[in-house]
Amino acid sequence: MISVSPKAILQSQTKLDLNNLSPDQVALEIKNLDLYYGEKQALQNISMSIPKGQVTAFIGPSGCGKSTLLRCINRMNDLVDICRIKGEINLHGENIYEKHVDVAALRRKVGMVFQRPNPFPKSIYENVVYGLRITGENNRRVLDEAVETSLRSAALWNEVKDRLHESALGLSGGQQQRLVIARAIAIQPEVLLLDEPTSALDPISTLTIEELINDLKKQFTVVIVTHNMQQAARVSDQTAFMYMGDLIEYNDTNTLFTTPNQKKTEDYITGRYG
Ligand SMILES: Nc1ncnc2c1ncn2[C@@H]1O[C@H](COP(=O)(O)OP(=O)(O)OP(=O)(O)O)[C@@H](O)[C@H]1O
Repeated sequence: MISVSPKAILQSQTKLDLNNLSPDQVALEIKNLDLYYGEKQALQNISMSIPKGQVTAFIGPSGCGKSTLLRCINRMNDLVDICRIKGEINLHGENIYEKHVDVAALRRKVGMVFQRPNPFPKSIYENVVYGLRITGENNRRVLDEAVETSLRSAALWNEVKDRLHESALGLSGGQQQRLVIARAIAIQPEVLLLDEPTSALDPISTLTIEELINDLKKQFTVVIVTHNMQQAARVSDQTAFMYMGDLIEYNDTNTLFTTPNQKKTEDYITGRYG
């Protein structure tokens, strides 16, 4: 099994019966989801419930479909012409793939942070309020408050409070990634999607972001794709192991890493492939 000491598994991890969540415990319900890029099927019949206010990790070898599945949750795959999707993803019981759904509104509810920090070439302040300004908010007091609250939630306030009007591009990579998280949470999404958020960062910045993820779940439902199994074990409450477009096993993180049900999961977490 993966060598993660129980101490490394954060105290706040909770164990839910993922097959029997009550409706008010569910943030997202993925049902029989198939995805094709042209002729190639990249996701096969994925069904899973993602609990509210928890961290759910997607792991698996390169090309297994983790990022594809993550991108389905805020319809980022709509931007890929050859992509076709069947099945449902329900957010509060409403299928986000229904024709009438306003995708811009969906993306305000389901924010996303990518692998490489991508602050805009603007001040720290303007980066944080970007989404609010788009929705027409220009009241200085509201914006100031959002900047402070979001930067505090992203564990960046103390480092930048004296230089809010300086360029975001002057921040370190780890600070930029926390700024991007602050920008994503300033518009108060319900779900935060993190696509390998630490893969471009040094170990100290990685640790800071991992601690931050543990705090963020007090306010948001977090779904994270990571290549790093130790990271999944440290930050997530439940983990989904994917292999070649299939969801092989989905369980509370501790169980998945210590007593997996499936041989493929065991082979992966013991480093036999991937
Ligand atoms: N835009 C695209 N067009 C065509 N095929 C794609 C596209 N994006 C992903 N794929 C294919 O879909 C499959 C799943 O890719 P995806 O990026 O979701 O995997 P992943 O598990 O996130 O991989 P990695 O860990 O390497 O990022 C792969 O075979 C990939 O080549």
